[in-house]
Amino acid sequence: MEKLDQKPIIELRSITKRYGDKTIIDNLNLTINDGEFLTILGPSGCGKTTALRLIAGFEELTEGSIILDGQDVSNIPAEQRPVNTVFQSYALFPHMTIFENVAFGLRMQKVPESEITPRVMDALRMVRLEEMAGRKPSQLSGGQQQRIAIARAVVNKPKVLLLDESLSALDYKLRKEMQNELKALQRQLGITFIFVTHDQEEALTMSDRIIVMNKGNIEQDGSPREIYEDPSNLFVARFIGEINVFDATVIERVSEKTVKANVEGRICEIYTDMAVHPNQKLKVLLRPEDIVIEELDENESSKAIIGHISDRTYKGMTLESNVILDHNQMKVLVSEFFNEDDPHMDHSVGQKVALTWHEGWEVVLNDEGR
Ligand SMILES: Nc1ncnc2c1ncn2[C@@H]1O[C@H](COP(=O)(O)OP(=O)(O)OP(=O)(O)O)[C@@H](O)[C@H]1O
Repeated sequence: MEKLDQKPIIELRSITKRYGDKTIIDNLNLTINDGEFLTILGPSGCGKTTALRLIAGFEELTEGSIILDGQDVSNIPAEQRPVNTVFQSYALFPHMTIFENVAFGLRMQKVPESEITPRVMDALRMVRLEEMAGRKPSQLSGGQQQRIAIARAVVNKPKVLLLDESLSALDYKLRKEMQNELKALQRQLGITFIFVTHDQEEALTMSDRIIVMNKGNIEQDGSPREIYEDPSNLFVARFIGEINVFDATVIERVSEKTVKANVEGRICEIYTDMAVHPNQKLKVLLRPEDIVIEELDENESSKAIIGHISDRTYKGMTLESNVILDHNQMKVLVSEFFNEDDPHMDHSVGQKVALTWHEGWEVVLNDEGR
């Protein structure tokens, strides 16, 4: 949903970071709005952490500038920037109580003693751990320690909170819980959160907006839904969840929005406004859950894409089937909501099937995957 007030809090203006002759971030431009939960998502080594460290001021820019709340902070040291970072390792001081850990930053800033207690207790209340104030970090669980690290980072009211793989050390269940808590906390505080992760599911769950990075460049900038349903290229499509990539050949344009094409042997209309010409090669992308599967008798013919089930997996809510296409042995993944009442759902291995999809649910890219 578009927010009414879109005030930029951070502007990365043509930033470049090089180590020696190795370019890590390449002329990157990005505006982050006040109050946004923005996730930088990308594979290991793509430059996410470097981007975050540049914003925090732990690394120096090679070129470009960083504007924070209207001020050029490119040459301002980390401790003077109105941002805080929560790392994957919580780095709490083991010998100090939880209260003292959270109070530490305020004491360093010489905040008057009378203000410290209410502010620390407020921050602890926010992460629902006020009753733990007197304990030492070792007496807390991993998830509780991570919440303390967050309380410590928000206690001095930064304009921006940077979170670097902050949930990666937690086990699956706790991680899920913390994802919800973190998002709720961000709403409550109204602070801009910039979250770095390589976990696409985490990014989709938590963010208002996702930046997908690859090799120091932005591949796509959009809402979780746009990134998932309308990936702008093959890299993003493959990085975010499972997707089937079908080869297609243009027959002719039918209307402004539709093109008649041969998709893996199926003559059908696909939705694209791309400029195309007959015989042009395209790629048609479909998520496993967007494919419709229908069982056929072995001697039955069909205008759909034809294949045979090679295996299937029961996933609780869904049934996942692999289909090997008859004409080129390509493996296609199909996911259906499980329906106990449908005798034709639990496809047996070797079953002949026809594959189609809901009109318009496909993503069409050119032959280069763009
Ligand atoms: N101080 C440094 N000197 C030289 N190269 C570096 C330095 N810091 C990072 N790099 C390189 O920069 C690239 C990007 O690193 P970065 O940590 O930003 O990636 P990332 O996307 O956060 O990956 P990960 O998820 O694995 O942390 C990597 O190839 C890394 O080796």
